[in-house]
Amino acid sequence: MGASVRGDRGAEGGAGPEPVRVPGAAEPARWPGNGGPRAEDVLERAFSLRKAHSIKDMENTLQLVRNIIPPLSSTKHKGQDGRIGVVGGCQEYTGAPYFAAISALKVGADLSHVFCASAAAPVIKAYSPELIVHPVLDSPNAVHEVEKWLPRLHALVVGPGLGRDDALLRNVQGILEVSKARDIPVVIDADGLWLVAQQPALIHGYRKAVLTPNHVEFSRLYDAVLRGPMDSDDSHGSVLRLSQALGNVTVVQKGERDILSNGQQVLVCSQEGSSRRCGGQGDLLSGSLGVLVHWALLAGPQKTNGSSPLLVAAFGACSLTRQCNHQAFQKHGRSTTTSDMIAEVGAAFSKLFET
Ligand SMILES: NC(=O)C1=CN([C@@H]2O[C@H](COP(=O)(O)OP(=O)(O)OC[C@H]3O[C@@H](n4cnc5c(N)ncnc54)[C@H](O)[C@@H]3O)[C@@H](O)[C@H]2O)[C@@H](O)CC1
Ligand SMILES: Nc1ncnc2c1ncn2[C@@H]1O[C@H](COP(=O)(O)OP(=O)(O)OP(=O)(O)O)[C@@H](O)[C@H]1O
Ligand SMILES: [Mg+2]
Repeated sequence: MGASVRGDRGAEGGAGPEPVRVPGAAEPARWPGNGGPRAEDVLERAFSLRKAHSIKDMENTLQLVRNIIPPLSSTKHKGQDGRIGVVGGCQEYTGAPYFAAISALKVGADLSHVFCASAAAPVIKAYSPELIVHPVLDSPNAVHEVEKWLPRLHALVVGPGLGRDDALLRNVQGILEVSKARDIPVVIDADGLWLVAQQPALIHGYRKAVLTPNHVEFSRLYDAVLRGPMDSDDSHGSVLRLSQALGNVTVVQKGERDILSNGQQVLVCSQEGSSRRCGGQGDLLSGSLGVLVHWALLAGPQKTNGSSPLLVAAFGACSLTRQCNHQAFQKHGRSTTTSDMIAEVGAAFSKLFET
């Protein structure tokens, strides 16, 4: 396996990994003009202190993920280990919200809701009796219909299969606003990222947001927020800068290696996957992350050894998705689909986190 943390003491060890940090900063790094350290300085220090990838780095980070996983216990009631909402699903796309919502359940959430357009609801319900499906997203009362569930939800995953219909996107904008007002953690993926690229202010500075762009979504966001093309030779710097420019929201750039940053730390996940790139793998990642974000925030930074709980959660979701891909590919080769990966969630989770 090849997951790694870029850091200054990771190879020597210690209780946990040493992710890249702003020197001496208690406050998050700020972008030039805000009076904080310059991104270039953060990067320079990060790279000058960088050690070779090591198995110990990977192990240390996976251990932090293990620390946030709530124990199974006969004294708990239904709902305690996570009630997750997925906002997405329209006439064209019904698979994506299904993949995200079922992945949340398979990772260990107790209840998984989908808030989708009315045309998508019967289809998603027919895929699975385990999901609670609300056909509300194209209703004139969509924001209210979702808001009334928010007190019962621990996290939202916004965007899988949402599409780009203006009326739906306006409703999702309202849903994001009320979710922020209630301090609900949000994972934003797929067409949710399209919306954020149009209106970065929607999530700017919201510390409970995690964005999970693929290559194209990342470039679009970077262009929109930093008003210029990213430097494709400096992916670490690009992810760090985008996070900082968005007010330190956590950004996960998916790809051959996943690069994660909250504007202060940069983590790299290169857990072995496979070369099979069927659609829907990102939905598995965002749904899993919904649960892990909830667990990580509940556990708090003492369980993550001072590292950002959201970064640890994101590292967990990336590792898990890639491990599912690896295991499914071993069995199915080129015919591997995301459903085959979802069937591996339990075994992959045990292998990575319950050793
Ligand atoms: N079964 C389903 O219902 C699925 C629906 N999906 C939904 O489809 C909608 C559009 O998502 P897209 O991801 O296609 O986004 P975009 O519509 O922004 O398209 C991105 C395009 O870039 C290409 N691309 C992806 N990674 C690339 C890379 N590394 N280098 C170069 N090109 C790359 C893709 O093939 C795609 O055509 C979203 O709502 C998404 O959730 C996807 O999640 C896949 C599964
Ligand atoms: N070249 C690659 N090699 C290995 N793993 C990859 C590669 N590209 C992406 N992945 C992994 O696949 C998963 C999904 O990433 P991807 O870029 O396909 O997302 P996506 O385009 O949003 O997917 P979706 O089809 O669900 O929308 C992530 O876990 C990522 O680490
Ligand atoms: Mg996607």
